[in-house]
Amino acid sequence: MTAYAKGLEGVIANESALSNVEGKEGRLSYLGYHIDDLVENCSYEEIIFLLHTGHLPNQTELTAGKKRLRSQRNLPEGVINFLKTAPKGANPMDVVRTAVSMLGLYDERVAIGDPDLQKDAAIAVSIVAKIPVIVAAFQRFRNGLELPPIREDLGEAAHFLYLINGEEPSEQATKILDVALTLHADHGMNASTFSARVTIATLSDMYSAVTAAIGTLKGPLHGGANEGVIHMLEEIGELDKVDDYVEGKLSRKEKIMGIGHRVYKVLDPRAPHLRKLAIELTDELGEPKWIQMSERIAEIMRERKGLNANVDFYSATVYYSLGIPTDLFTAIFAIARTSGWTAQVLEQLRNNRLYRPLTLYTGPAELMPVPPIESR
Ligand SMILES: CC(=O)SCCNC(=O)CCNC(=O)[C@H](O)C(C)(C)COP(=O)(O)OP(=O)(O)OC[C@H]1O[C@@H](n2cnc3c(N)ncnc32)[C@H](O)[C@@H]1OP(=O)(O)O
Ligand SMILES: O=C([O-])CC(=O)C(=O)O
Repeated sequence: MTAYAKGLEGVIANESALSNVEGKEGRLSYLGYHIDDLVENCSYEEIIFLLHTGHLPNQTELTAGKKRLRSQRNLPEGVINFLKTAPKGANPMDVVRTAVSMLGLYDERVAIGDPDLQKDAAIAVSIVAKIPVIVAAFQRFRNGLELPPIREDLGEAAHFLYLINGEEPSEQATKILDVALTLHADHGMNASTFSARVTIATLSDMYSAVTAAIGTLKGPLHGGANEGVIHMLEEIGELDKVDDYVEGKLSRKEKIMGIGHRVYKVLDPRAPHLRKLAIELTDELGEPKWIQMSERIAEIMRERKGLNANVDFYSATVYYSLGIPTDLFTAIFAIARTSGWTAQVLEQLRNNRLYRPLTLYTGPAELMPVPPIESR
């Protein structure tokens, strides 16, 4: 049998200058800047600018970039109506996927065919600005609440927390969410980004590409794992039950959520940032149980399988400690990754070629005559 790369493992599918995922070293950088340095010195709004334009903004550019972004937060009436009438029990990722797709219906700039990079860059900013509002609006409406008035004086993290809670967040909560958004912004040819690039490479449109990416991120082997982590911790319940739980999962060959990575063979470089925040927050809340259970799970998985925590492992406890409902975790991942998806779509359009790999055919070797229906 011809060899092939199952799951495209190790296959280089395209070129990108946006993020560098160094699996052996456990290092991640955006446009040549180490994420540790970016987390220390930049806001998420600077990261959006960096990904969309290729350089870090100076003060004038940042002011203009923020203004552009914040002026795009209002949703079309049709999308608001959808969010008000969507089933209250719907998965927020399904709601966000549908709402982003709907945004395309209300944007007259969308045209399939030759790319217009200036137009697509403007659409990219618009989707990045609107997606947090979509998530927050659904959260408010499903709880029978109004969406607070959209504001332009708050940054991305603060504005999202203000919308879901109906009051301005603390500086600490804002900073923590800002760091989380920065860490999730882009990550090489991960599955959802690949979906976005495959979609735009047919010269479809930005909304279709982001819609495809959201559907891909939703799965528990990708962004959906952050919600799976909390469900797992709740199911385990107590620190002294961790060992039996993990051993049981391993013996049944089931996956532990938030552990393992296709590219990182050492610790995911985003995990230590989120781990530190999770420790601080759970300490403050007087609920160290969550992080203690997580630490023990990570230890067992390192020892038993040589596998490490990924970005979803500790982000779950961070969001949980911020009081964010568990079923919004993956949607928050989508909010952050939209900056990366849209930047990757623009990059794909600048040097486009259709993705069209081959399949290893495993059906009948010989052609067969089609039998009449009564003898099948
Ligand atoms: C933002 C992100 O997308 S980060 C990833 C989020 N996803 C998760 O946390 C879900 C749990 N993790 C996983 O399912 C995997 O580690 C993935 C999907 C992330 C990477 O998968 P792949 O590179 O395809 O590895 P694959 O699933 O083939 O696993 C290889 C081996 O490691 C084991 N393994 C990998 N991850 C785990 C895990 N989390 N728990 C238990 N075993 C695991 C597999 O069972 C397999 O073992 P075997 O060789 O004995 O059969
Ligand atoms: O790169 C991947 O395969 C998954 C991941 O960590 C991400 O998308 O952030």
